[in-house]
Amino acid sequence: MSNVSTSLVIEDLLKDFGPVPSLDGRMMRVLHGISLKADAGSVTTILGSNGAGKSTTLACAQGLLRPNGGSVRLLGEDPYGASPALRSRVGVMLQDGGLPPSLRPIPLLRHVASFYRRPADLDALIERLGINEFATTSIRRLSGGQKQRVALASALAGNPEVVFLDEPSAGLDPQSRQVVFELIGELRAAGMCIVLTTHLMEDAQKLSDYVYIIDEGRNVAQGTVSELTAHAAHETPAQAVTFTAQAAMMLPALPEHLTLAEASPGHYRLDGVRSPGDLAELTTWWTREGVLPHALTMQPRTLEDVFLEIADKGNNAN
Ligand SMILES: Nc1ncnc2c1ncn2[C@@H]1O[C@H](COP(=O)(O)OP(=O)(O)OP(=O)(O)O)[C@@H](O)[C@H]1O
Repeated sequence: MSNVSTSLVIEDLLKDFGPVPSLDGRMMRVLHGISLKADAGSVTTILGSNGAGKSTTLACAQGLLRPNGGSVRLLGEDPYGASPALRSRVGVMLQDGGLPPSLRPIPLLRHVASFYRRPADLDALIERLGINEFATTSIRRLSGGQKQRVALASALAGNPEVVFLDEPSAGLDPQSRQVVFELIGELRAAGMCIVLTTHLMEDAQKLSDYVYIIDEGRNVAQGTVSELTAHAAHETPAQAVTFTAQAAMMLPALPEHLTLAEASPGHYRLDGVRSPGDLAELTTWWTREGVLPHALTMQPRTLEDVFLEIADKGNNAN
């Protein structure tokens, strides 16, 4: 028996909305064949620009929307119109929270937990996410970050096997973000299947076991973070070099594929470095100007670089 079980399988998902008046009353296709998988004990992240189709994909995966084509299997079942038994194994954190505004957080969480057969240790979750600090405030009056924490606790209250998190770290202060990261790490280690979307590339890079990048309702890249950052361009990946030196130096003319800028006084960044010759362009300039940098770092490609390259290609193709 395999040790890894696949909790979610989406194949060739199609979704239309409409009828749309600007399309003469025709339907608008927003998902054009999305496919993805998510395993137990792992974090699977869906990245994409605004309107790429992330939330629609999640809504189909959760059974909230009926696909127009393709298939979704969540814990082995079609989630659309699924049994309460399936729903009790799945947790959902929506982008806008979807929480009842007049309730206070703790009664709400107790109510949510009461629907589940094996709820999470709610007191521990409340403590962990610092919800006691604002326990007497109604949801309506909570700050954005506080609402996020309640929404996350609500998604986890039923101790689900699969949890969908739509932008879980959006609006969180650095301390709460750290707590959420640690919690996600523990849930993954405990075998939960975590499917998330985020616009924060640094978070995606830290959290994800596997990443799907989608654009205009289509899969455009997928892999582990290291696979994506190493191979996305199918060529020697460009790197950046950062260095500190005296501020406000006159920048040299460089070959077109290199971009040099002073990001903040005395902190410079050269993008597009692909060969030792590119570094020589820099050192030639330093030699000419008599500059010896104080510090120099080669920056490996990040998920953000990959994402921006893909978005750029998409824009150029349009
Ligand atoms: N109920 C709906 N009716 C009509 N169009 C919709 C509906 N829901 C979403 N769309 C459209 O479908 C496309 C995909 O939207 P979706 O919310 O899935 O994108 P997203 O990747 O989650 O975006 P964001 O990052 O902005 O949250 C968008 O063009 C959006 O306008």
